[in-house]
Amino acid sequence: MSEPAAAVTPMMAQYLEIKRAHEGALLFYRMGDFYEMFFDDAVAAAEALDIALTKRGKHLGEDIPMCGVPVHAAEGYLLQLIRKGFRVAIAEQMEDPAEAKKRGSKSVVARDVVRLVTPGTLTEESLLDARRHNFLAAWCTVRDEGALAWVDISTGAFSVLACPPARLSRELARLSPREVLLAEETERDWAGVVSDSGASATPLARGAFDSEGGARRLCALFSVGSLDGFGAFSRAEIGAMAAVAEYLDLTQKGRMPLLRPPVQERPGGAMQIDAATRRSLELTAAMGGGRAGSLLGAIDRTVTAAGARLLERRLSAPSCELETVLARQAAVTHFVEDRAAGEAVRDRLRGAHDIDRALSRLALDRGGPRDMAAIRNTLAVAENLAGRLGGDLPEVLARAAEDLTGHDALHDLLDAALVAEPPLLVRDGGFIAAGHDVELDEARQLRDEGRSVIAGMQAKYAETAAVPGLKIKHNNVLGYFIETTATHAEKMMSPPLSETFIHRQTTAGQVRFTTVDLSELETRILNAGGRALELEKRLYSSLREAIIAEAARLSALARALAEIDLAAALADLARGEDWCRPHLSTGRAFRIVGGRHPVVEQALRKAGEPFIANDCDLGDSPIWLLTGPNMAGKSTFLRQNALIAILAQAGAWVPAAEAEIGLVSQVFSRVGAADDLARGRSTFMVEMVETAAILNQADDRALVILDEIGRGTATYDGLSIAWATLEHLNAVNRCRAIFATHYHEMAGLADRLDGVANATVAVKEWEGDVIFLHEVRRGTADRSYGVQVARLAGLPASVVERARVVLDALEQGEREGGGKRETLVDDLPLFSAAPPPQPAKSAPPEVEARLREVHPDGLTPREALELVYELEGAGARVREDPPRP
Ligand SMILES: Nc1ncnc2c1ncn2[C@@H]1O[C@H](COP(=O)(O)OP(=O)(O)OP(=O)(O)O)[C@@H](O)[C@H]1O
Repeated sequence: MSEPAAAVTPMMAQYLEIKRAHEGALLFYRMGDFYEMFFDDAVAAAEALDIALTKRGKHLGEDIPMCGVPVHAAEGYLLQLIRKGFRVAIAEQMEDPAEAKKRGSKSVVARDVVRLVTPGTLTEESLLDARRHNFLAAWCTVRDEGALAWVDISTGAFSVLACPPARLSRELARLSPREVLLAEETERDWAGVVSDSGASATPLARGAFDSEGGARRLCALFSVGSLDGFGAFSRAEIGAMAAVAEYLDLTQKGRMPLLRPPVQERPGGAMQIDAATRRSLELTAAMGGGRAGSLLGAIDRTVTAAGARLLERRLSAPSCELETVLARQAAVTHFVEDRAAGEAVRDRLRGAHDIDRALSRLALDRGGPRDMAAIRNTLAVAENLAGRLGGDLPEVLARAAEDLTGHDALHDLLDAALVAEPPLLVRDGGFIAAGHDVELDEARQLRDEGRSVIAGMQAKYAETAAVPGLKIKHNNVLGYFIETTATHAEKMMSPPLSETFIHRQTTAGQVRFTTVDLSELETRILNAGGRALELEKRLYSSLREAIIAEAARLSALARALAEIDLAAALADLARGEDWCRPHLSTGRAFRIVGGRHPVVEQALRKAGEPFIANDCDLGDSPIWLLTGPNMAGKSTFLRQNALIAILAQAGAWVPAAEAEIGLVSQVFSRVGAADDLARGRSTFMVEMVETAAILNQADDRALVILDEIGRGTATYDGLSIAWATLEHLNAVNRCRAIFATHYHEMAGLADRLDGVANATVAVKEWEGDVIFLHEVRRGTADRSYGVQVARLAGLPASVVERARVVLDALEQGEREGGGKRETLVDDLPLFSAAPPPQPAKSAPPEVEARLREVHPDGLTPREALELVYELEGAGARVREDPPRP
């Protein structure tokens, strides 16, 4: 018989109430050692996690779907769910089930959501990528003004930037946040931009973005009377920061992470690089996704996670401020010149931990003894490092060195308090070192000595009872007990022994007893163990407080370590890869001697092949028009010059023999495009949208690289677009640019336009084959060698042969058809040429004979039609059975 439809158990009622308050999230409902999910949550989670879906009871007459994950393995499941775009509310038991029982047998254990886990608010080591930031951002608009605030709660870094709406997508591409908060009413306007950046969009009530209430909330958060000390913020900036604070409060359920005071980024302080350019240059992620194969992957030699995150930040946002870049460069140069110092520093840094993240976990009370040990060990590393860093240091390193020292008190405290390798969790105990706390030592002694006291007691009782085989044992049901074989039962249970030994249990072959002394000792042992753990927890809390009190200085220390690591890592790279220190200026120079592409060079090295270094000088002619055969290395050359500019302004040395670069404000790269089918754009459309962005935005400090603009459409259209684009770059944008094309006809532009020079990638022809020299020279290419490349690619020999014949004919046609370069737009090779010669064909002999007999003037229309049919029939017979050549 099924339950009445209206029966809702008290537990289900509680579940449904909690669930109602957290609609958008999966609810992990704690039941003993499991987090259970019910109803639709269970169905979704079972599918996402590939775990069994079961049933538990009925609700409104229907089975309740259920699935669960064990608490001890919950982190792994959480990670999978977050990666798949879920948000998870964690409801814990807020009291001991025994407490609930006291209220009556039907009462339900109190439960509440203690945390909302979302992509942007992760802190657990296992849920985060150590070498990447995990940003939560908020986008706020007030009339036409916009602002973006972002925080990494795993490190506490908090920033804000005034950002016109048109720049939002570029900034999101730079930061690649995991989650972006949007005001509910404007969500529809921005959700597309947010999801394009790969982040998930989270709507928040408009009130969360309110600047007045927000300012108050932020003042309270940072314990200041006014935000002026952090900067002069616009309403949009305050709104964005306030939304971040509100959301943290909401998801962390009032437990605020340690946020550093907000840093206001200056618009224009960083090189602007849009999403398409980042993708095409593979700055921090390769085309296929992932770090491997990207510039970041190829140059990251940092030895700490924080150093790696700093490198990613610098590469994502190279500076446009000469002073800043030069200061960072000087730090790298210091270690290039003093190799021993660089190596010593790197050696020491290998022992440092990720104290930013440890600190943040401790602040949220999600940390453990190991996080404390990480801080202790890192303080020791810092002290040691400071000793090695002495001497005359460039400014960036000198400032960092100052932050390394002065942590003696905290270090000594942690060093004395913690064992060398503490356990992960507080509840396991055993992390406070012996000798740190007298009370704890006593409790532990009692707990541990219990065992030897028991051994003494056993000997004493064996003697008293005259039973040599008497043992004191322990199990979970009886606790400590005395055991003899059943043969001694009678003696033990009769006076005088029965006055001391109290019978507890008889089993098949044994009898078990206790004594007053044994029970007392047991209580003391148990109490001592519990007390030791209690004392450890109390000591843990006070250590945690001591650490939090030092949070600001520890954050500064973490930043200093990352800065030193990055400088030493870039120096190691510069030396190891033979890079040079670029000369930077505020001018418009761009002179690279012997430039290389770091990623391609590494790949070729693995294959045992050399990379050919190439020069580029955009000084006199800011635009280079690069022609050259397929596969010659045009794209590589284009990209390498953009990468060199980015590396230089990130403060690094660069892969070249010499480099002189006037600061670049924006880098644009359009190299190859893919369909964007999701948004209904064809390859050509994507290419044109990206080209439009460049032509509309590039200023005279921009560096633009364009590869084969216009190839996605008919030749005339493509050439015309490429032509007009180049003219626009030269006349209107007036930027520095390298423009690669297969339209050799465009080479004539260099003669007509000031500021445009021709360059080509050289090849050698040898016995009909093409040999790639990968050398960029001034001048133009005469042909594309596409057919030769096609042969190398393995096109069937017959196709290659045929293509060669067609090409010869086309080229001959072009030569005969005029060959005047000036009129090239009217005279393109593919279409002005004569059609490819067909093998001479004559009509079949029967047809010819029949035609000779015909007198056209004497035919009636009907006869003429019949003749056409007749001739057609003869032709068809011949086509079906062609004569052999
Ligand atoms: N400077 C170089 N030294 C050595 N090898 C190089 C160099 N530049 C490119 N290569 C090699 O040539 C290959 C093709 O380079 P790239 O893709 O840059 O050619 P491309 O001219 O742009 O070709 P396409 O016009 O077909 O797109 C690279 O994968 C690399 O292996």
